[in-house]
Amino acid sequence: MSHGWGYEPTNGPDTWAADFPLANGPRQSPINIIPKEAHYDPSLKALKIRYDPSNTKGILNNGHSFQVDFVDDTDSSSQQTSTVPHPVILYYTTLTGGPISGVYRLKQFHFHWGGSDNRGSEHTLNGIKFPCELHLVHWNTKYPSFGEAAEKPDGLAVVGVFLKIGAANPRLQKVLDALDAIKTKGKQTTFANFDPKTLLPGSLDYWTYEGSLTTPPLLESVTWIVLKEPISISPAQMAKFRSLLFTGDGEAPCYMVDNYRPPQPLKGRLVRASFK
Ligand SMILES: CCCCCOc1ccc(S(N)(=O)=O)cc1
Ligand SMILES: [Zn+2]
Repeated sequence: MSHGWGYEPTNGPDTWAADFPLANGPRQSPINIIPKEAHYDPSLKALKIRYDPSNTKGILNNGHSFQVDFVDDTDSSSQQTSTVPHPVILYYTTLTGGPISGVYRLKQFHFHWGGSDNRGSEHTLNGIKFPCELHLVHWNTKYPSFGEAAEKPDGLAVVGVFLKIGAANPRLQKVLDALDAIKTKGKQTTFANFDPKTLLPGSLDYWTYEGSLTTPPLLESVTWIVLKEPISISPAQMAKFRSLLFTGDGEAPCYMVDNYRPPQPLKGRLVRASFK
């Protein structure tokens, strides 16, 4: 049985360099963000996030996290279910402004979380871990696809949002209600008309730096945009995330928890702030 990468002692972040040498590269993610050492950059633009909920495709347990996928391709096969041509989607869910130039298209969002409330986020703030972190993954439409963009230094932009324990977050409810249907690795179900913009905090102030995917293949193609303001999640809602399984049907069950990579060396990189 393949011993692929994961988050257990035998296949976790400290073992990834063996199969993915980029793990020790010059621009790895996540990092510890020290606000006092970030440089305010007045030239940074406001983030413009425009989601068209009709693009939501489905929700999947990929064995490492769960992700909500969005339609991000225009090839006819994805829109024509029969000989009758479907209208090509007129617009996508896009990210513009901020530290990026051009138009980046949303592909999926997913989360990372801990086995208890004192850990779970990938980025940390002054060494503090949050219980959970949301990632909205976008790719630069100057490239033909996500896969191509993922190989380019300016190919991807991921918006990171911290989640902190507090009142139940009604905006997470639709996602949480779908988790029963994707308990085990490989399960997916339909998920429609979800506007991930509703998951964002009131302020879009952010820190930004050049980094990488935080899971194999750890490609160094991500412009990270980490929002300063967290959103809330309740202990009961966190427990729902922790009821998912890393393992597939018929395998000895292993709860999906602690699916986060710890902070990596900054190696001289600059972290810029969009706010004073
Ligand atoms: C070329 C195939 C890549 C498949 C994996 O895609 C990823 C992996 C990690 C992230 S994350 N945690 O850094 O947001 C986003 C997307
Ligand atoms: Zn992630």
